[in-house]
Amino acid sequence: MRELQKAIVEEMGVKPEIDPEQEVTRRVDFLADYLKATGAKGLVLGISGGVDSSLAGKLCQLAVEQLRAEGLDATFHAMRLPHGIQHDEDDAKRAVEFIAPDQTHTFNIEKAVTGVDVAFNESFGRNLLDYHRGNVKARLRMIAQYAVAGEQQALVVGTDHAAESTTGFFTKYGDGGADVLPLFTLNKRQVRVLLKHLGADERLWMKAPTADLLDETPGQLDETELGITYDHIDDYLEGREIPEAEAEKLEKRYLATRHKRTVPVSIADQWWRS
Ligand SMILES: Nc1ncnc2c1ncn2[C@@H]1O[C@H](COP(=O)(O)OP(=O)(O)OC[C@H]2O[C@@H]([n+]3cccc(C(=O)O)c3)[C@H](O)[C@@H]2O)[C@@H](O)[C@H]1O
Ligand SMILES: Nc1ncnc2c1ncn2[C@@H]1O[C@H](COP(=O)(O)OP(=O)(O)OP(=O)(O)O)[C@@H](O)[C@H]1O
Ligand SMILES: [Mg+2]
Repeated sequence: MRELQKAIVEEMGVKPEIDPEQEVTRRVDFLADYLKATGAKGLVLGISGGVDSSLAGKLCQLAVEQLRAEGLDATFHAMRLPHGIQHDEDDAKRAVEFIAPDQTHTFNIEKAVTGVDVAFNESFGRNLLDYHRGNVKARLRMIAQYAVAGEQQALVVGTDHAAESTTGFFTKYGDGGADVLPLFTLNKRQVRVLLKHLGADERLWMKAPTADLLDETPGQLDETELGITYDHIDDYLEGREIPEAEAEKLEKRYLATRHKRTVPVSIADQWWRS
């Protein structure tokens, strides 16, 4: 293994082989135990119709059901957070049907995104670039989830996993802003394996990942923007050899996004100097 690869695999905690049942159990137990320890009354998560939130949502629902079976008060709040009309609306509905959450709330973030864009225009005399408006969408989804979590005394669940974390492929304080991360240590193919294991429709566990943040290119595939395939990222995280050029691209992204995987840099920190 490459020297940096060893350090990344260790930091991300990815196992080259997993037992799906065991992985589901320990993640559901983690959510349930954490809820018990904090005294929070439930979990909140945006359901997009993508692979990650379909799995995380199911784990949330199983965790609150487990707590209720013990006589505790716990509710899962699934949130549909479309920007206008979601082009893959069918998949979002399919995911909600699969998860069967206690409650589903729909918040359309379009007006809030437009509000930010209007204020930006008043200040800068032009609209936000599509790419930056995309990050505003991700951050407004975070705000919507925290608004509900505050009202319901619940915690916000994030879907960050090893493949996204390594590449920094998330919006800082957007989808990266959450209280608990039940998918951490899984790579992308392992997320799919767990989702399939839990009985999701093939359309959900096979779905091609998209951040879907751009108005100009709706449904743009993550792999198009990343310039690296998830298969290569997953192989790398399982300790396998991947083509040199791909490993270099991945490591460059890992190093450039270090600031996203930590609390804000303070005057006492030194890690950023290396
Ligand atoms: N060295 C440094 N130390 C401390 N802070 C630093 C920094 N460099 C930038 N920053 C800060 O970070 C900001 C840039 O980070 P950020 O705002 O996240 O922006 P950025 O990384 O440019 O964009 C987010 C990326 O994640 C992708 N994404 C987002 C959301 C969901 C998904 C998905 O897979 O579904 C993917 C999205 O497509 C895009 O490629 C800068 O504006 C600056 O404020
Ligand atoms: N349209 C949406 N509705 C509700 N939540 C969303 C939406 N888009 C993004 N999110 C939230 O942001 C998270 C990050 O998006 P991301 O695309 O990484 O995950 P995903 O859509 O669940 O899976 P995939 O990566 O396979 O597309 C989602 O898991 C979800 O919680
Ligand atoms: Mg997605």
